[in-house]
This record gives sequence, C-alpha cells and structure tokens, in this order.
Amino acid sequence: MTELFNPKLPASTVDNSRHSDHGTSYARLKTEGLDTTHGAILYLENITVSFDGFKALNNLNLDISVGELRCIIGPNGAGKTTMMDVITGKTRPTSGTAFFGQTIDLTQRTEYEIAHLGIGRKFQRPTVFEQHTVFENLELSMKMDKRVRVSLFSRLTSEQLGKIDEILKLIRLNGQESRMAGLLSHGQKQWLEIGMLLMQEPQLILLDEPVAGMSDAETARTAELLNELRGKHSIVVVEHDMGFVTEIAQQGKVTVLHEGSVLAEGKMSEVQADERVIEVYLGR
Ligand SMILES: Nc1ncnc2c1ncn2[C@@H]1O[C@H](COP(=O)(O)OP(=O)(O)OP(=O)(O)O)[C@@H](O)[C@H]1O
Repeated sequence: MTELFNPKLPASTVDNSRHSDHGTSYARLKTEGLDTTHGAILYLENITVSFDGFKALNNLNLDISVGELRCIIGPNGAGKTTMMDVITGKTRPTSGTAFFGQTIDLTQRTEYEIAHLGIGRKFQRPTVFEQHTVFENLELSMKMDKRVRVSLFSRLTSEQLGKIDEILKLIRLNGQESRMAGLLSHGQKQWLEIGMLLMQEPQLILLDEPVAGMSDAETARTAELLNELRGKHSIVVVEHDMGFVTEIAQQGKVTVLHEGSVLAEGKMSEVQADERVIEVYLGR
C-alpha cells in the first residue's frame, strides 16, 4: 500500500518555482522544511526493538545521505521490515533515536505525522485504485497532497498536466493513461504506485521489495526507473533480488542487516566479497 502524505509546511517553504526552472518536476531534490545541513536525511542511532525480549533490531545504526539510493539486504528475519516500520512510526523502538534531518525525532511522531512530513513508503504488494484509470490514479495522488491547492473536482493546470505526463513517461505508462489500473500487469501496477508516490514529491522514499513477483523484463525496467531517480530523490530499497540490487546500487553503499544489526556496509562488490555476508546470506 502506498502511504500518502501532505506535508504541513509554512507557505514560505513551498517552492513554487520547482516546475519552471528545474526542468522535470520530479527531478528536483528537495529538503523543504527539513534541516539537512550535515548532509544526512535519516539517522538511526542505536535502535533496538524488542518483541517480548526478542531483539528484532539490536543497536542498529544507519545514516542515509540526501540524494542517496541505499539498498538494504539481508536474510529473512534480519530486521529489514522492522527497520522500515520504525522509520515510518509503525513500530516504536524500545531504545534509540531515529532522526529525519537534524531535528525531527521520528520516535516521537505518529505514523500519520511521519507520512505528512514527507516519508513515503511503498509496501511489497501494489495497491492502486483498480477501478480508476492510470491517469486518474496519478491525478488523485496529487490532489491528496495538500500542498497542491486543488480540490478533487477542480481542473488541472497545464503545469499539473505536464507533471503527470513526465511521471507517465518515467514509469513507462505513457500511452496507457486511459487503461483501468486493475487491468495492468503486476509490474505495471508497481510502477504506477511508484509514480503515485512521486506525484507527492516525497523527501524520503522507502521501497519494500519492489521487484518481488516481477518478470525479468519488468525487473530490468524497474532498475532503469530507479537509476533515473538516482540523485534526484533520497531512496531506501529493501530487496532480495541480488541481480537487481547490483544494477541499482552501482557504486553506492549497500547495507547488510543480520540479526537486527548492520553486518556489513560498502559497495556491492565489497559486501559480496565479505566472508561474513557470504556465510549468513549470499552463500558460496
Ligand atoms: N510483531 C512482532 N512480534 C514478534 N516478533 C516479530 C514481530 N515482527 C517481527 N518479528 C520478528 O523479528 C524478526 C525480524 O523480522 P523482520 O520482518 O523485520 O525481518 P526481515 O528482514 O524483514 O525479513 P524478510 O526478509 O523475511 O522480510 C523476525 O524474527 C520476526 O519473526
């Protein structure tokens, strides 16, 4: 399910120029209303989550930089989903801090507030409005973003239409805008949902196993899509498909979780060569 948000920002922080002087509107790396002076958008420090004494996360530390595309891998039960749940406020850590920018402690915010602050999460299974067209799905996402001053029944401006058009191209659904979303393939629904997230211009995007269940061709296209978003958004991807992770990680950092902690972190080639990672996850 996509979590929709509508950041409650003072009008002065809303950048109305973003559609005009930066080319593509989705191509704008924004940290509106967020203090990222030290370059990080997310800092998890010593996060522990105990379920009846069992530590799903155990002193987890993680920093994500503004504009980074970080892949998180690790065996089943390593704590990847629990980590995403802590970031989005679904699970409260037993101890530790989770900062969004320099000043916002996510552990003190509700799930609803966190979504409104601009952290967008896409769960593994796609949830689109099946009875609506592709175009309407994107339109509805934009209209649910309260920063955009339109009602559900108002007409779209040419700028808004342009933005939908850009996103349609990015998610490879241009030419399919009149199709019912329910008729799309699994992969196309996933892309549409990513497009719906992008319509809301999130500050941080969390993707949970985006290529699970996709065909090889769809997986390859999803890698292309994420590579196009590289440097334009701050993105955390949890994924088990190592071919896909290699494609999107490129020279960036990959974090390996194991038993609730970071086991290894570095370039994909480095973590793939790490004996401990081979032992617990990748195999010989
Ligand atoms: N609500 C809960 N109550 C008790 N234990 C839980 C709860 N949620 C998660 N766990 C346990 O915490 C550990 C971490 O689970 P988590 O789902 O975060 O792992 P994961 O890395 O996402 O695994 P997968 O790759 O299979 O999705 C697992 O052992 C899981 O059984």
